[in-house]
Amino acid sequence: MADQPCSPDAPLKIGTRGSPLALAQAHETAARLGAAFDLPQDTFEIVVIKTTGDRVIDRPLKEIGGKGLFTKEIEEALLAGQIDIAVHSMKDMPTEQPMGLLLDTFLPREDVRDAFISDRYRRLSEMPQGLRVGTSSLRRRAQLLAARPDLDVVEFRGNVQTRLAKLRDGVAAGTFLAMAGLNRLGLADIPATALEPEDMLPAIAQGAIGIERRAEDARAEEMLAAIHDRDTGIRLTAERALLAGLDGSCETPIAGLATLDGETLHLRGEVLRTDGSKRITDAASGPIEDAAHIGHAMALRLLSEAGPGFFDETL
Ligand SMILES: NCc1[nH]cc(CCC(=O)O)c1CC(=O)O
Repeated sequence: MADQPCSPDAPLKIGTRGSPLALAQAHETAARLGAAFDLPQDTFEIVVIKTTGDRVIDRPLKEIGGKGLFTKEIEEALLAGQIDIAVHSMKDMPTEQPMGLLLDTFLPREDVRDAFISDRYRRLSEMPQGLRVGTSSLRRRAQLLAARPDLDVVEFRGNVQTRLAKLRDGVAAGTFLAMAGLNRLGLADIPATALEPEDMLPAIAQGAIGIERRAEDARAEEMLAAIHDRDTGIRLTAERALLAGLDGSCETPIAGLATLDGETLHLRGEVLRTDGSKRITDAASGPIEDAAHIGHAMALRLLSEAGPGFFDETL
């Protein structure tokens, strides 16, 4: 029998990382697919895959380096047919996928904002000089130092739970997390203050879940089409074109956010030196059909304003 979207004979295998946030995202995907096709949840099997980024936890991310640190093993399992679809945080995804894989399904986007987390201070501006703030994100480090060069930024790796534990242990007085992760984990009760994009422009694709599939898998294509969110797709097209044009990886501080107003797309972008000593921003608008062009054109403007050497290590 040919593959059919609702075929009950084989469960749809959903590949994911094993962190609580990744599992929540995989379960959300299964729930949306189940609702769209009126299928019971045992139609879906969640398969946990350990990635290099999960395995190497004792070194800063930028040292391990390379794109796809959290995705390579998952994409290999997808290509090998060990899983049927893969659920990803789009923020962690390289702009290009391996031959044979498509990443073009997006769930409705969560809160895009970053949150400042601290037991003692509600706002960054309340923090006394010299205090320690933990983050493993080069973007957040650079943005924080641009606003507060007096603060001491320390490396802070691990999943959401690990980082909250480090805060309780006094390793730092504050940290940042994505609101999307907190919301998806149901952690609304932790001491978080959401930062507006004007104050901290989020990472490209922050808050968006993407689902990857094999290009020739008709069952996956038909199932995923039913849960795709068009607006999120348009916004990510612009943001990821900006990222691709900047040749961005986890090693460069880049921020970007697209919003839609009817058929018009607004895009903001920002690049920073890693020590926060320089920040270049840009904004553009245009029809949603031009999403990719708007992002790419912004990348070229930012690059030419930055000039050679802008991203060279300054720490
Ligand atoms: N780099 C890790 C990562 N990837 C996605 C999220 C949060 C959820 C999201 O932005 O979709 C996080 C953790 C964080 O930044 O707090």
